[in-house]
Amino acid sequence: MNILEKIAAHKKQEVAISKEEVPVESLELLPHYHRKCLSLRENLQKVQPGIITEFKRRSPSHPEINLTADVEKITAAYEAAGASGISVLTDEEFFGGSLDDLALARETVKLPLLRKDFVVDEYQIIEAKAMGADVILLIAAMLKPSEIRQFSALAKKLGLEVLLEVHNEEELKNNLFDTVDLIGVNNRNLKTFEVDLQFSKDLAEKIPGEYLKVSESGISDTAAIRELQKYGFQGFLIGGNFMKTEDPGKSAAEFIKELI
Ligand SMILES: O=P(O)(O)OC[C@@H](O)[C@@H](O)c1c[nH]c2ccccc12
Repeated sequence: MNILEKIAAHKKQEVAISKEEVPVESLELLPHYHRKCLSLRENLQKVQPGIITEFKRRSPSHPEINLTADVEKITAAYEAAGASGISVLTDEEFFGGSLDDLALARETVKLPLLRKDFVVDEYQIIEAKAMGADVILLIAAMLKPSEIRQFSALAKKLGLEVLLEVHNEEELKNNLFDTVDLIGVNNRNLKTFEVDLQFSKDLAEKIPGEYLKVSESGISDTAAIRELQKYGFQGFLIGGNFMKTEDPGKSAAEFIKELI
């Protein structure tokens, strides 16, 4: 089993337990479930380049990024730094995140929030809305096109935006549904952890113009952004480069100041 298969198997077990503990009917009673979502897409179009800062404590490839990071402090600083949106890891087992982190981020900032997790079931999309997210991630490497179609349609129905994550041309071509808003090219191969910005450059011209292009992972300097902008990327998802420093908010502020 590769890491993605391991994560998917674990996620299915987790979701089965969550459904028992907090049924959909209970999620639908939570106040955020009825809130109007913010648009990450619009925010990324307003400020160029648009930076999506990520709150991430650890990952399978980097087990100790920032284990004691405080979500309120860092998301508040990300907002002040001029981020266009914030990605919050909610996977506990492999990334050390939680839904509580997402809920706390929601109480702290007014920016669009991406629930960063591994969606394998419609339940998680309803949960994302109920916990205050504005955007969900769908990872083409772990879902069938029929699932991407179904999950993205549900997200739209709930008013959420959909960021489709692809890593190669086949994943892209099979999933160009009109219920997808943003397409993210992950520069990290989630099966091997290899990172190369060339993945973004190679796929850029194959992404139809109606989708906002996001480049994800492995971005560590502003020169990379300048380069990727030439290929039409408008959004840049950056986690480790900020989170690994002592003051992620300050690092993000300096980075964004250099760009705008
Ligand atoms: O920390 P980085 O290299 O800047 O990467 C951020 C983000 O792109 C990465 O965390 C990510 C991209 N796609 C994912 C899917 C699941 C979990 C995490 C991710």
